[in-house]
Amino acid sequence: MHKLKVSVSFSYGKKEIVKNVEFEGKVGEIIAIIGPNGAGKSTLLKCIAGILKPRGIIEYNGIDLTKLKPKERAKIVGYVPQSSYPEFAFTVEEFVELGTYAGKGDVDEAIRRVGLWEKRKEFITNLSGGEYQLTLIARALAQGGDIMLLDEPTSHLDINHTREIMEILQELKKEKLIIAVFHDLNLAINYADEIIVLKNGETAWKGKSKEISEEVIEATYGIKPRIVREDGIVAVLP
Ligand SMILES: Nc1ncnc2c1ncn2[C@@H]1O[C@H](COP(=O)(O)OP(=O)(O)OP(=O)(O)O)[C@@H](O)[C@H]1O
Repeated sequence: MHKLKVSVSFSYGKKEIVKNVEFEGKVGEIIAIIGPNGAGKSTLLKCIAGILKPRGIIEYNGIDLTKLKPKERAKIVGYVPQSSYPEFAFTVEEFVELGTYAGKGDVDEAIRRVGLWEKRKEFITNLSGGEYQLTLIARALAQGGDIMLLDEPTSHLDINHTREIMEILQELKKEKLIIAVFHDLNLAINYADEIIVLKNGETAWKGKSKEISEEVIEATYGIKPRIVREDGIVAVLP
C-alpha cells in the first residue's frame, strides 16, 4: 500500500493546462516533474495539493483525496510552495505552526529536522533564502503527512543549500513520497527515482530518472544536450 494514484486534467476557463496526466508513486520514492516554462508543472502540483480542483482521480491508499476536507487532506499531503520573500515578521516557530494542524511537539520536531533549531526565535524576514526554504519545508513536515509536494525547492539557492535540501529530501523519502518540480535537470535525474516530463500539459515522457535520453530532452526543450554518464552519475550539459 502507501500508494498514490494520479490521473488528472485541469483547465483554467476553456484552456486545458493539465491534460490526462497519469502516474503512480509510493512512499520511498522521489518523483521529479520537469518541463519547460508554462508546461503545467506547478498547476499539476497544486491539483495534487488540493489547491486546485482537477477532473479525474487522486487516490492515496484507496482514499479519494479530492473528496477530503482541507484539514483531513493536510494530514496526508504537505505542500511547499515556490519560495517568495516572506512579507510578515513571524518567528521561525510561529511560521511553522501557522496554517498547519500540527501540535507543538510536531512543530519543534520539524524545526529540528531541517536544522533550524538554533534559529527558531529568529524572524523569517531575517533568514537567508536557503533558511527560508528550510522553514517552508519544516511547515509542511510538521503536518506529518505521507506525501510531500515541493515546487522548485532549490531555486535561487547556492550549491551548499541545494545539497542540504536534496539531502533532507533523500532522508525524508524513507518515510514519505516526495513529488517535486525541478528546473535543474541534473538534480532531477540524479536525486529522483522517477521523472515525469510535461510539455504543453501532456506527459511527454515518464520513467526511471537515469534512463532519460538526449532525444527526450531535445523533443521537450528543443535543444540537443550532451549527456555524460559515469560512475552512476548523469550530467546533462546544455
Ligand atoms: N491563475 C491562472 N489563470 C489562468 N492561467 C493560468 C493561471 N495560472 C497559470 N496559468 C497558465 O497555466 C499554464 C501553466 O502554468 P504553470 O505555472 O503550471 O507552468 P509551469 O510548468 O509550472 O511553469 P514555470 O516553469 O514557468 O513555473 C501557463 O500557460 C500559465 O499562464
